[in-house]
Amino acid sequence: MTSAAQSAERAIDALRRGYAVRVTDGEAAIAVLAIELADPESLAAFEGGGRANVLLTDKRAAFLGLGNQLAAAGMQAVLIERTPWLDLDTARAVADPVLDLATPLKGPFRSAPLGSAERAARAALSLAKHAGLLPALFVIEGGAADDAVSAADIEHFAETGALKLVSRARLPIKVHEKTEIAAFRLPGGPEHLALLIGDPYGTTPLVRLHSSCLTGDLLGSLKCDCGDQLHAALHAIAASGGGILLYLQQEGRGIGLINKLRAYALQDQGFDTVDANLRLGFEIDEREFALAANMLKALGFGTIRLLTNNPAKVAGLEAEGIAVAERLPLKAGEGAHNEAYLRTKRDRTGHML
Ligand SMILES: Nc1nc2c(ncn2[C@@H]2O[C@H](COP(=O)(O)OP(=O)(O)OP(=O)(O)O)[C@@H](O)[C@H]2O)c(=O)[nH]1
Ligand SMILES: [Zn+2]
Repeated sequence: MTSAAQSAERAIDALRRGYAVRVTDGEAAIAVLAIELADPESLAAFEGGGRANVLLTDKRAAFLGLGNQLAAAGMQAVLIERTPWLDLDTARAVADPVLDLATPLKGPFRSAPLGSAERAARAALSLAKHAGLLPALFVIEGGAADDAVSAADIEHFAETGALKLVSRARLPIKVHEKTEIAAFRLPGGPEHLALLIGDPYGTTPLVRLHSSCLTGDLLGSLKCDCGDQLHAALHAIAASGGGILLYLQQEGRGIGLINKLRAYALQDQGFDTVDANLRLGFEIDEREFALAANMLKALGFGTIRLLTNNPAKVAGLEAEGIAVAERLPLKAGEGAHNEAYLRTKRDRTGHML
């Protein structure tokens, strides 16, 4: 593991434990503390008698009435000036939209320029996302913390070039006894898997990129189509003679399990899957398909046939040098509970359903 990956990993771990982290970019530096984990003691220690501001993504800030200011500046990281009424409870409500109905947000909120700390701020928000936390931080410009990491190390952490195939073994499965499983590791990241079913090297292989969905894959959730798509894909690949299923640890379109469950709580309040992600401060889809492309290349595949309804997967693979000779639709598991979810995919994220 490189030292860059190590320092990013330590910073992710510190943030997830509720400790402050210093993010540097040349001369610029900020100290940050995850709002959702802060308590009165840790915030007081962090502030040291001063007053920390609040750092949010542009997506979350747009819900605080800062849309116009943001659009003008084209910023991805937004600094909100703390005023005396913006106490810890209010900051938590600013961070967590699930509390929006219980704690109607006051305002007006005022954003302040980040200046030379803009890149460090963007990197800090990405650190929170890697930690599976809400991208909402207390921030002190120029502040100190025990753990420090550079913005560049955080940016490199997300790159998938360092992907390594670490293990490959026979794994007979129900749809095809001749199946192999391969495991990949990224420094500090989760393990990603590939199932090589039948004879994938014989023809242009049929491929499925499956993003993990604990609720759908394992628990039989009816809110989405993931579990049924997973099994339909395995059957289709086996029936085709040979192909690959990539099982990508990208829970919740890359926002992580807890944040996906927060998105579900927002969906219970009436927001659709797209608005729920945005209200939480995330992009509509946080996944990185370069990861899948690198896994396919490591296994020796350059041209594939892809099972998907999602044009972004085709574009994402092709941008990384994998030729998609054919796209085949994958419909499975439509029902009363996921009707609105599938309609949203068709109407708002361009799915060909
Ligand atoms: N954030 C969020 N993630 C969800 C929701 N429902 C399902 N997911 C996640 O969405 C991902 C499912 O993605 P895929 O099966 O690859 O589906 P897709 O991108 O729509 O594309 P195709 O199925 O290939 O057409 C999994 O990571 C699920 O955990 C939701 O409401 N919110
Ligand atoms: Zn699902």
